[in-house]
Amino acid sequence: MEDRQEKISQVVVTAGQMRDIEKRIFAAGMPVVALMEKVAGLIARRIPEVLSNTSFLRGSCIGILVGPGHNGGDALVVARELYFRGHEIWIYSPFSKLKELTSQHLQYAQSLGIPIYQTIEQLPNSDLLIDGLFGFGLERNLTDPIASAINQLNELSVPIYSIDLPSGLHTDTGEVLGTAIRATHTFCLGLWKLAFFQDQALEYMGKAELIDFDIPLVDVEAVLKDAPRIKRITPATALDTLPLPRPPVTHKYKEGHLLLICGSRRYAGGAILTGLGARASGVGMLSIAVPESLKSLLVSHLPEALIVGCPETETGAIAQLQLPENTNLSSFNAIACGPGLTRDATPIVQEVIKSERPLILDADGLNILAQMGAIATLKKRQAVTVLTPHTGEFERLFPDVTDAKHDRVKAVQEAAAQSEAVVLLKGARTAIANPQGAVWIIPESTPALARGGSGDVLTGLLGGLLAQAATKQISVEDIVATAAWWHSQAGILAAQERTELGVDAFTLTQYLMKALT
Ligand SMILES: NC(=O)C1=CN([C@@H]2O[C@H](COP(=O)(O)OP(=O)(O)OC[C@H]3O[C@@H](n4cnc5c(N)ncnc54)[C@H](O)[C@@H]3O)[C@@H](O)[C@H]2O)[C@@H](O)CC1
Ligand SMILES: Nc1ncnc2c1ncn2[C@@H]1O[C@H](COP(=O)(O)OP(=O)(O)O)[C@@H](O)[C@H]1O
Ligand SMILES: [K+]
Repeated sequence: MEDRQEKISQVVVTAGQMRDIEKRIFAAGMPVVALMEKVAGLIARRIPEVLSNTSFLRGSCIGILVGPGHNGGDALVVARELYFRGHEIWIYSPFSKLKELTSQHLQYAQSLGIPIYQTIEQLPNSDLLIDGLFGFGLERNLTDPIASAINQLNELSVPIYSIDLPSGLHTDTGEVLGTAIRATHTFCLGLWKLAFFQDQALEYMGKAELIDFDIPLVDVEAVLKDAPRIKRITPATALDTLPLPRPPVTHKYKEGHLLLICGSRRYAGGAILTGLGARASGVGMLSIAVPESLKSLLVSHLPEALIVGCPETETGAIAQLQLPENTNLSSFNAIACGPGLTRDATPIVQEVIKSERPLILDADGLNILAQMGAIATLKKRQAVTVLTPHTGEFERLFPDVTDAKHDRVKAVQEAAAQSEAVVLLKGARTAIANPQGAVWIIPESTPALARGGSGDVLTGLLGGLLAQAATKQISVEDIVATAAWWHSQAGILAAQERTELGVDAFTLTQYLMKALT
């Protein structure tokens, strides 16, 4: 049973897929009315539990917002249940035409004497609103009068709990279709929908939780079988991917050798942070190529690393990679290149792109790649490339793919397909795609990470894990997703202990280990 729950919690679906899954359940004989009763029953039982964390009193007044479809039907069943538990209830039902089941539930609520209002001006005060206006059936932009009603409801300082997703959001892109409910809490029904992981939707979601209503896994599998998977990373999947436990008999080169290429006179700190991120990965051997003038600084921060001082340009960038004797780029299990390089290190980036080793490009590595023409350049690579852009870098790299502000998941899928690289698009909800269209999503993080240097830590951590994955049977995509998950978890833990203001990039490196133990 736990296995089923874990599998369900990893699934992310589009509205179309959810509809197909429901269709199979109904076709198999589950009555629609019974499913609605079950789903709404679960929500009605969950509401008091969520409320018990607040100063909500029994008998308080709850307003129910009812739309024309089955989202409205769910809300009406919730209304009925809460009414019988002694809450004062009123219903806002502004649509004249309702789906049949929804209409029947409305009729019964009316027969119980629950007041029903058609216009926003009539609504009494309430302590809580339940939003059942639209679920995944919303297909067009909202217009007046419902759009302005939603705007007015958002202005009341009353908590709003949304059923399935905040009404007005596009289920797949998370776009606001005209306007949308700003929920304090959202009960996502059955399976996680894509909108929950699109940055633009987050401020509307509030706290999100999944209401599992026992969708059979076979129906999920049947619908998703040929589609590229969108996988939500859970602690179980991430921990399972880490190179733990180590084999008792091993040596440092079997545990991965990472080459970091980073830093310049101007950006020395980035090199240190990248090195500290790599240290936390547990990588067997760490070499760091920096401009000669940074060598002693790096040695003092990372005594265990082999610091390779390189000849530098007049501006203090690496001019030439000068690896130790008997060493070349093929000596490493992975290379991570970019933080703090400046654009003056262009020849270095050109050189590492030619190597046949797994390569991570970040920061200036990405800016230089963009100048070279990302897609054409990457197509020539033999080994795997991992790109770790934030939205700005992403737009420079891939000017012709879907706008990342419109649909981050689609954008990252297109970028990976066109460049044949694994692309990690950073943000509040980091998304990773491979060239085959599969996507990995990091479901939680913290805005505490929105600080200079946190990305450098990720590059080092990811580099160290990728070098280890290369020596073991761990897939590149899984290790990239695991690195991003770990980075977010460290941020979350640090923010819990130190507030969201307390997570500078150096502190973040100190929390990486703590996040696992
Ligand atoms: N059938 C069931 O028992 C179940 C119901 N669920 C609920 O059903 C929802 C999906 O139900 P529906 O497919 O009926 O869809 P919704 O209730 O999400 O809304 C669709 C209705 O809104 C109308 N509509 C769409 N865009 C509009 C716009 N811009 N302005 C005005 N009207 C618009 C449509 O014509 C349709 O009547 C889910 O989100 C969930 O809440 C499921 O999650 C669980 C099972
Ligand atoms: N609002 C946010 N919520 C969660 N994580 C965030 C947020 N903003 C940024 N991050 C994370 O912080 C890191 C910032 O990386 P980046 O933009 O490359 O910064 P830098 O180059 O300064 O190190 C990324 O891992 C990103 O996902
Ligand atoms: K809703």
